Amino acid sequence: MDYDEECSIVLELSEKDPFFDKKKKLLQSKGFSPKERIYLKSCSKPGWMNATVEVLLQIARIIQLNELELYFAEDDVCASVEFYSSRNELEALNSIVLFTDISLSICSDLHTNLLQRLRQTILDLISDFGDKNSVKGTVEKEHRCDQEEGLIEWGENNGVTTQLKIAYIEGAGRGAIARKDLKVGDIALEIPVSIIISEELLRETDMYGILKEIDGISSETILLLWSMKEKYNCDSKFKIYFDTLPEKFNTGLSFSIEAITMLDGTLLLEEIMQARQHLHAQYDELFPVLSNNFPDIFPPELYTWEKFLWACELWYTNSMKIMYSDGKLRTCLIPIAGFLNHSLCPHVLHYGKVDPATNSLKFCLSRPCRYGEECCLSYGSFSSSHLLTFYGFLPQGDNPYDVIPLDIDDSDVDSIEDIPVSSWTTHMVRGTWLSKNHNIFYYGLPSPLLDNLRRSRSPMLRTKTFLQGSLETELEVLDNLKNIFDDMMHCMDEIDLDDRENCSWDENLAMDFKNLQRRIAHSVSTSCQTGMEMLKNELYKCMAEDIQG
Ligand SMILES: C[S@@+](CC[C@H](N)C(=O)[O-])C[C@H]1O[C@@H](n2cnc3c(N)ncnc32)[C@H](O)[C@@H]1O
Repeated sequence: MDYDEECSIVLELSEKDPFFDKKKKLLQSKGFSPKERIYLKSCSKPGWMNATVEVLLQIARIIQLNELELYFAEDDVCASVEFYSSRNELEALNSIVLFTDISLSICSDLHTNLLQRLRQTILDLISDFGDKNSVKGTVEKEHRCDQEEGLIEWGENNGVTTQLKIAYIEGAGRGAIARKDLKVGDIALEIPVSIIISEELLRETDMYGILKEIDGISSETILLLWSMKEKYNCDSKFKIYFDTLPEKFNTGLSFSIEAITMLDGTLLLEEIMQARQHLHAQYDELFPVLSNNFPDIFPPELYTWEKFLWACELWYTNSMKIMYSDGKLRTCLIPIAGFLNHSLCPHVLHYGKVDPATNSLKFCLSRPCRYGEECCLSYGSFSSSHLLTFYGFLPQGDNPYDVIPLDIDDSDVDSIEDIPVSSWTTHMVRGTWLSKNHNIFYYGLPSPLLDNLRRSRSPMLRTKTFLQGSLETELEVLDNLKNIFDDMMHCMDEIDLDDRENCSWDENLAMDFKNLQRRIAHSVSTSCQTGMEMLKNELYKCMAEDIQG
């Protein structure tokens, strides 16, 4: 963003952006260039501020898209995007706040008022967006959190500052709630590096000396093996932290055979089986050899498969990747921050970088969190299958990252001169209810997928036209897609919801996941069906015109 005498803001898509070409194309399809100057001239017309903000936001949204959001971003000029994802919307709005802050720090007094009004408008939008799009956790007041409060007290004695307290949240275990009203930019939690558990901490231990000699062993595995023993160390500096950890994690990795079987017909079944096999193979490589060779350092009773799986789940559910001041990315356990739950509309977007000035990790708010409200992070742009396998929950609300991948052979898509083949190499669908554009040629489905399927049938096809040949190709494409998703639904038999009370935690999760997958497949099939009906109508019109002509 630039700021000049006339009070304009320049939003520029960085050429270093890994998706520069695709984003540039999308910007151009909406009538913007990769470098756009927006004048903030106050004018007499009512609503000029809203109009200016809308333009800023449209550009900022595209700049902030991640790869998956970009795949689904609609390239139709006529389709008005409400927002791409909560993550994207909050990133876009916060990027504008950041730039107005920078502008305010350098601008002349003449423009201060204008910039402050712009800033306040964006802050109001952030607040409204959070209110409309977040699913608020319900605090279970009957649970006490004495042990957790003990950990916070320990933290505060060791330099932690926090505006959060711990409470039980319905359906999510413990979570962190605001002790007072917090606004954008406030630091909800600050953790000094000295209480973060990372590889650095165990360099001096005997265990580290032995493990680092093992060929190809990762820092994560070393930390995992250390935590298996440290959990039982009464003299551990982190005893109070280990004491607050759950005895059982309930992730997809500890699904029973019955629950795994219920996933039949979904890709998750294979994913969970593979992840478990991978962990088992890793365990078998290390044990019982290490316990036999170094029984004092790896006591066999502490290094069982069950305890290994517990530690894997601890690290999958609770670790964070943190960039230290030396530029190294380390996988860490962070006492207290580990109470923060995940949300699709998080309060804290960025927390992964140590502030070198304070040598601490700061959890700053990207949207307000009111007194008593649960304060959430984003663990990442994860699909529900990933969250279920590695974290053991399905997020509430529409997860824009829930996709069904499609195995499409690109080899028969010819590259014709001056018609570049789409640069997307993998294809997918998601619930078509997430799309705003269900018009002919779009059908709520992703354009890169449709383009690929069109090209494989009709390589010369250049535009979406109402010519008979083009419409026939469209019909074939939709018919083919519909068959794929009808077959998929057929393989995922419907689950009877009547007996849920008697189901175990993992069977319930498996059922929820399968129903979600069915819902996505059903929405694609229905959108294809609706699209085919639109196309048939157009084809009849074409034929009628031909006959008349
Ligand atoms: C980093 S811990 C967060 C604290 C955790 N709730 C506890 O009681 O220890 C991550 C775990 O919290 C739970 N969790 C996080 N976000 C959730 C959500 N949105 N819904 C349900 N459970 C969630 C899952 O069990 C996940 O593995």
